[in-house]
Amino acid sequence: MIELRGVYHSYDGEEVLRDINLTVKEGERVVLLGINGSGKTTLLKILNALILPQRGAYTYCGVRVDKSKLKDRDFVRSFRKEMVMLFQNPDVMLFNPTVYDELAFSLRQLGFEEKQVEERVLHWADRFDLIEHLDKPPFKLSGGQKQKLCLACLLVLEPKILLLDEPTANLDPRTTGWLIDLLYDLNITTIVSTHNLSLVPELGDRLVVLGEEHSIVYDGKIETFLRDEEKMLKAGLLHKHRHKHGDREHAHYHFHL
Ligand SMILES: Nc1ncnc2c1ncn2[C@@H]1O[C@H](COP(=O)(O)OP(=O)(O)OP(=O)(O)O)[C@@H](O)[C@H]1O
Repeated sequence: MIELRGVYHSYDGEEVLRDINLTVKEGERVVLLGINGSGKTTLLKILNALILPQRGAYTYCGVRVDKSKLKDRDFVRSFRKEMVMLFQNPDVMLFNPTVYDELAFSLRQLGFEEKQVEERVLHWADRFDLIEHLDKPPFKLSGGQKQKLCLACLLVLEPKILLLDEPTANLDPRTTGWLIDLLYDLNITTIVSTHNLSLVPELGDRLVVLGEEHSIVYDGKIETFLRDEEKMLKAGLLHKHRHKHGDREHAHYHFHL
């Protein structure tokens, strides 16, 4: 479904992705883990064709995604419907006068009939506890409600692939639990980025780790990685700290949330 081969990307001459090789099959639930600045968002943006890799190839369902393909209106239309991305900051995604219009926006853009728009909007608003907020302007929602609204705006399209960039960053523990359950119940391919090690086992089945050198340092089973201190250290996800217990000092590894 998704294939990256030898992908590199840099900003202002500074490499943020190096030799990325990644294949994702339909139905997989991938967690993308890496410390701040390791390149997770950039990788998701490449997958969502918001930026093109400077070197290497991106293939989606057998089609090479490049500059000329992104000028093909039919391809772009179906690609944007099939693959959607939830950004880290919900405010960049919300611009309509009401929550209802926000949910309806992309369906209207894609030419759905108003009756079908209403059906889908009400279905997802109900599933996301947004019914009572439908007439409000989105900026009046709380951070967590905005995040829910952004996600609902994507799911109204009934996409095949959902990319989520640090989706739990603004959520309290209860809403985080709600999101984990939702992702589990959704029967679609998901790629979720996080730097939160403790949430990794909840967010997917396969782990891809971007290391400090901006390349993939691990791709495989989640439990195997979480038992491998050396690999976690190499990815910058573990730190050694000294502690005092009375007069005695000792050191052990920690990970940070
Ligand atoms: N538009 C941009 N212009 C210049 N530099 C950028 C741009 N976007 C990201 N960067 C830089 O690229 C590097 C990787 O950023 P990216 O956002 O992909 O990492 P990340 O792993 O998602 O980080 P975080 O966990 O902090 O969100 C960082 O050093 C960042 O400052």
